Amino acid sequence: MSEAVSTLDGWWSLHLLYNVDWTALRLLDEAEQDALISELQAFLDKQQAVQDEKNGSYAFYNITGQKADLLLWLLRPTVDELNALELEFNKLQISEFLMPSYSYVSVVEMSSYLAKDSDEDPYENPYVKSRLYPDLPKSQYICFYPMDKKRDGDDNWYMLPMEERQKLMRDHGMIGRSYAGKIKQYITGSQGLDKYEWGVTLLSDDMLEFKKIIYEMRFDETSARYGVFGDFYVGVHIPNDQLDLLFK
Ligand code: VOV
Repeated sequence: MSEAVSTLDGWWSLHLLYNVDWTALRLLDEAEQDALISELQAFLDKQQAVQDEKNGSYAFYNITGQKADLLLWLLRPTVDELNALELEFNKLQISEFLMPSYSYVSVVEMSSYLAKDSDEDPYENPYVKSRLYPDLPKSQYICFYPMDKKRDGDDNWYMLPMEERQKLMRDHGMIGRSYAGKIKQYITGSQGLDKYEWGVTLLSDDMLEFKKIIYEMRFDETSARYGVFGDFYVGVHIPNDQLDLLFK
């Protein structure tokens, strides 16, 4: 049996994607629309306050294309908190006008493929902490997609010896590092939690960088041979105080 890599696990993660029922929303009068938008803004402002206190993080994006209109990404220390937060969102007035299009449950994850031997508790390391409990920036663009590592005949990631996977992850990391300063990547693990094995969420101020990195990685063995991908969702940031522009 190949050896499983150990992981460091951080905040729980929930990606919620919705389509908006624009026709029904338009039938509300101005005051009703304002009330609904104010309530949503208060909810998002509360998420910002939690993020400022470093007890979680969030992101809110307008998805481009018809697969969804909104992506709300929530991070919390426990799955119970995340679950309660989803219920709270479902009880907002805006939810009456939202049709779920996709959701993804996972945990922020760092694998130990490239970890150096050390006696230090990794959970106390400032760099590791910043990765596991991220303070999500308000980047202009998001790219989110779920993925698997292939288990198909000879192309079976899970049957590769540890040393081989380490080498492949090192090559993967080298490509990733060449996008430092352009893209922030967040890997969330979802084995046993959702259909795919990982969620990949990328943030950038240049949407084209998503295409560049994903294309470049396609030629790297980790993705070329072993990557299996779900749908890609890309979108534009919505500041909390600009919800009017979106909904009215
Ligand atoms: C800025 C881009 C960037 C950078 C720097 C980066 C680096 C790294 C490192 C160093 C490591 C290993 C240690 C860890 O932290 O886990 C990883 C891990 C991982 N990655 Fe990555 N990745 C990036 C970007 C990046 C992208 C664009 C993708 C999607 C692949 C593609 O073809 O679309 C991806 C996938 C993953 C996955 C699924 C894992 C977990 C695999 C596992 O088997 O455990 N990743 N990644």
